[in-house]
Amino acid sequence: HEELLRLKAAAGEELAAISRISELEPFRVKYLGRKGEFTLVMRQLGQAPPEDRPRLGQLANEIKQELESAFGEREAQLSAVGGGGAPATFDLTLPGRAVPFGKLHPVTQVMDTVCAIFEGLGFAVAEGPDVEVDFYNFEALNIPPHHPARAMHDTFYISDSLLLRTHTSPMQARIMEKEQPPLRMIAPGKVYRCDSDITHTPMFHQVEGFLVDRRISFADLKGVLSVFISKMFAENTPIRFRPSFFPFTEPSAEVDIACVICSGRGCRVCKHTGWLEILGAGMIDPEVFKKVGYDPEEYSGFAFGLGIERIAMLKYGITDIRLFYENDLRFLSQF
Ligand SMILES: CNC(=O)COc1cccc(Nc2cc(Cl)ccn2)c1
Repeated sequence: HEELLRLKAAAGEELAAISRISELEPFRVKYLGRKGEFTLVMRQLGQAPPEDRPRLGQLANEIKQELESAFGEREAQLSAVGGGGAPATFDLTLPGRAVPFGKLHPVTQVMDTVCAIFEGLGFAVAEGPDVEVDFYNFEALNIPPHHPARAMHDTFYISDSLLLRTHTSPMQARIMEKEQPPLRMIAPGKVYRCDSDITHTPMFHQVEGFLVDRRISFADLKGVLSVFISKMFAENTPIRFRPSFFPFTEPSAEVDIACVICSGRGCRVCKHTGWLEILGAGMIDPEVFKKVGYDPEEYSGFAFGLGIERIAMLKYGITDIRLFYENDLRFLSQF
């Protein structure tokens, strides 16, 4: 008698726990099938005392019929809601689960912003090959043959004369070779250096620009770059032009902005100088003009270059450049 009641309870519990159509059949086989639990119990009835057999047999049949009808109900319920296993009380009015939108990579967002600002100032965008010949990457930019920048510790060489470009300037030399001034161009793109640490990755992004016309002066350089900075960072961010050197510009300058974190008071990010270097620029060296066939007496111009990851790191307070390239959605989904 106890055996039958235990079987009824166990079967009842298991049936109630069934939530998918696929679980019905195994249950039926286990309890109601030819070799099921009920069949086993019915066989054992033969060992019960004869006077008990009719009562026990009747009880067993009652329980089996109850279970079969409960099983039939469950089957009807599950197939009614498409067998997806959702409970009969499935609530169709619940809102759906929003599929998150994809986002542009933070580097792409900053690159697009920088390009949009210069396009707004009349600059055209020129794209060029990542694999360059050393002439355009170095000679055309007045970088002499034994200049340290050419060394293997900085440059990825593919062959003696083929390399991965270390800046996007080659594109600008290619443009000047083909076109006549006036020119206002920016060259965005990937650049490559043999560097790898918390602030350097072997591949990173730069935007370089140049403006060539008659009677261009350092004042034009300062005017265009200060407008860029006021649009890229806060409107009235303090800016300063510091004397510097590049082989392809004379005079050269590095442009700093007051630290975006401490507004110039001095902190870890700006190494307690209060200033952050944003870009480098200068008046295009006459030697560069000569190599592209421009007359330095007739034309003058300025050029500049900036690192996209560097600007993104300053803008968003990112301390490790490698975060941009680990594809961790916990990082990328914040932009
Ligand atoms: C991340 N880049 C920096 O800090 C500095 O980049 C600079 C600075 C000054 C000029 C240029 N580009 C340039 C291009 C031509 Cl075709 C001629 C002359 N100059 C890039």
